[in-house]
Amino acid sequence: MSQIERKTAGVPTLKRLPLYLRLLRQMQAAGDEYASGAVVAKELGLDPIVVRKDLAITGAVGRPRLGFQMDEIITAIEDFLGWSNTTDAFLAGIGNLGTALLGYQGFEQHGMRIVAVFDANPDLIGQTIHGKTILDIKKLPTLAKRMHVQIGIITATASVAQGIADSMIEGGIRGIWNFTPTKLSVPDHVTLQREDLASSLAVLSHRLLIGHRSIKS
Ligand SMILES: NC(=O)c1ccc[n+]([C@@H]2O[C@H](COP(=O)([O-])OP(=O)(O)OC[C@H]3O[C@@H](n4cnc5c(N)ncnc54)[C@H](O)[C@@H]3O)[C@@H](O)[C@H]2O)c1
Repeated sequence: MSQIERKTAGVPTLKRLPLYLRLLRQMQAAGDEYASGAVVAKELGLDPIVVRKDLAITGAVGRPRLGFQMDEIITAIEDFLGWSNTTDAFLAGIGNLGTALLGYQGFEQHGMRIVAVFDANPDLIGQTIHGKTILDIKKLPTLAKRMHVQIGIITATASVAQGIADSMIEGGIRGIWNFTPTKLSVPDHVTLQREDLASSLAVLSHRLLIGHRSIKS
């Protein structure tokens, strides 16, 4: 699908598409050549109408009675999400969380490769973690420009997050994945995604609480 034809999707759809992709890759590995929206919906416990609409937005066209040809639907989802071309990313702040993210092998499958890591701690700069030499954060803008990096991941101490975001933007980075609790301000052309495990935990805890109450009452 060309850039011009590409439709936009809502956040819930964008969050479901990776789930479909994971399932479809598993089905393909198990030897399935076709997949229908109904099967995907059943496997994931989702409404078939929702799944049909989500898959339609990728531009993939199913065949009557067979469903989607596996390669076609997988490629359509990857193209739609922009995962067919791996995007290079910089990571700033290589403490507990930064080290864990750097060690995660799965990002490349999802179209993102961490190509350099940065920190401000002189004891860390120059050390190697998961095969990457830790660079001085001061070098980030120049290197980002030189390497045309698009994504910046912030896993540093919360109080320095805005300064790091500013230097990423100075280096031409257009997408920031912010793991710190700091609310960042960025210009309109920069896309921000904030990640907060605490909010997911809040949903879980609240649901457990409601569950306990309804059992007791
Ligand atoms: N999103 C989530 O759910 C979630 C979960 C855990 C932690 N966090 C947040 O992630 C961040 C990191 O947490 P952590 O436990 O890894 O902390 P940490 O203290 O282990 O690591 C922070 C790292 O940032 C580095 N740093 C400090 N100033 C810097 C600068 N100017 N430039 C570059 N690096 C700098 C430190 O040297 C350190 O290596 C914190 O802001 C924390 O609140 C978020």
